[in-house]
Amino acid sequence: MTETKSKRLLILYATQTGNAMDAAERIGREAERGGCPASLLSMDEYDVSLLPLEETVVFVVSTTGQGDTPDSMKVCWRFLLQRNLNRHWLEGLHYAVFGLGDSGYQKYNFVAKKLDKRLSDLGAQAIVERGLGDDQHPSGYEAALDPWSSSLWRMLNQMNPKLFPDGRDYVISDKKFLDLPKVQIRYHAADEVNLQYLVGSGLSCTETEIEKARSMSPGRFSGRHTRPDCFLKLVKNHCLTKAGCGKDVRHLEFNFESTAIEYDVGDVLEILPGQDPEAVDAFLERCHLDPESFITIHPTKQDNRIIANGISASIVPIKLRTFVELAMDISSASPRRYFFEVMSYFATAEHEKERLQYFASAEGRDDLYQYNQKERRSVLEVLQDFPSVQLPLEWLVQLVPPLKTRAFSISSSPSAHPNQVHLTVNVVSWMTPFKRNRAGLCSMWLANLDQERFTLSPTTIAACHPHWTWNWMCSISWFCRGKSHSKSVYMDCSYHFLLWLPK
Ligand SMILES: Cc1cc2nc3c(=O)[nH]c(=O)nc-3n(C[C@H](O)[C@H](O)[C@H](O)COP(=O)(O)O)c2cc1C
Repeated sequence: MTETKSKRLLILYATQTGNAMDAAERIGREAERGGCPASLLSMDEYDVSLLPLEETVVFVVSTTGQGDTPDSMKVCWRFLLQRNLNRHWLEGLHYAVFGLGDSGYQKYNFVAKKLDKRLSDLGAQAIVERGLGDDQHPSGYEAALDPWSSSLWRMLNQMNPKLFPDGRDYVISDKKFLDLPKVQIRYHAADEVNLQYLVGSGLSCTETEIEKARSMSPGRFSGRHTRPDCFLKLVKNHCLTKAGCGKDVRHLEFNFESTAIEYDVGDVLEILPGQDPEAVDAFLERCHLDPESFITIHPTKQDNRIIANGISASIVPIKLRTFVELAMDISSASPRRYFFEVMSYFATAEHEKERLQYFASAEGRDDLYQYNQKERRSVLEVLQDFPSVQLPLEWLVQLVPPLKTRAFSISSSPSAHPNQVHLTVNVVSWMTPFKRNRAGLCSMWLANLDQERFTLSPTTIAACHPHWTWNWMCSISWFCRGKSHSKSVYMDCSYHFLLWLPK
């Protein structure tokens, strides 16, 4: 078996909200910068029965629920737990595990711990002691990732100096080189774009736009289901709390706008929030992007060692503004550390470059965490703080966090309210350490929806089609058939999308 082993570094990650993917990508970049052949895959993209053929595997896994594996790890984990795998099955495999968790939870980093143990029980040999990232640390999981990744590279280099780079810190700012972006953008002339697309209307067109934007995005979307199945319209938005009580809880009722879907008690509704059109305009202006241009997004062919995750081969152009609205979270999520690293390369003002390089360095990590994550600074705010930086669209598409859906428990019964679904939503708002008011993107957006304006019948919607644009706020959502397995909710693939049309 040894002679057929793969001479590469395989990096497998399992994430629920994106952190583990970010950490895994960092290890992938470090490999790439050091000239080490590496493959980066989500666990559900890898056939785990092939593990004995690998020589070196790094696992980056988070813990979710109450000590549960992320959805993308479930199949792989079930396989690894099989009784017929004996303690020699992974002999010859070198592995390392980095876990992401939160020590505020009882089952702290449970998944990384049990994976580490199981791999060792199956005969694999640990390269370094497992690393455990903790959300409770003042600078988040990166505090543990920095030293862990240095010792990983040191040990790998000792094992095989020809294959693995040494433990140097491969940061762009030190190296004066920039990685190649994982995606390339093609611009399309309006007359090249299908006429049907330009005059398309109604829900099916909306559906197509959502699917296009979300399948073209390099960011991972939950379950990788991108096409909505069903649409809904808000009919009631009622505040359940007294003014001035310090809480804002809403009762929201939606009608099914297209095919009604079935749901059960325990199901959740996932909603894709609309973004503030003014923020979208500000972002497009700040980045000097033409909102009316048509684009397609493609993986770069530079190198297939590090795979551009999740990008579909879609070749149907999409309006740039639509893509930003539906796939790029510019106004709520904080950018990752790598965003600052890449920005430092493009900064033309010396003081901005210095500050960005500091943020991207190991010494600046804690300050970056305070400035960025703790303050929940959005991409737009960060870009506004560094006006000399002009990031090319390729980098923006790759680095701006994807616009994610938010899950809400359904508070209605389908037998009492056929054709409807209700939510009870706590509107999230808080003050940052620097006394900036922040609000949850989706709950605030839902709270601000006004049912008085939503009286369109489907025919009026159809009649609107020449003016159909993403000025209509929209939400896509789907139900995950929630099956209670002990304390966790297992989500299977029966998704139903819904759209709300405000005017
Ligand atoms: C709903 C939820 C449940 C979580 N449960 C646990 C847990 O049981 N144990 C733990 O150590 N961390 C837990 N965490 C913390 C996450 O593991 C941590 O935020 C991690 O960085 C997420 O990584 P990911 O984005 O790759 O999923 C939980 C986080 C959330 C949002």
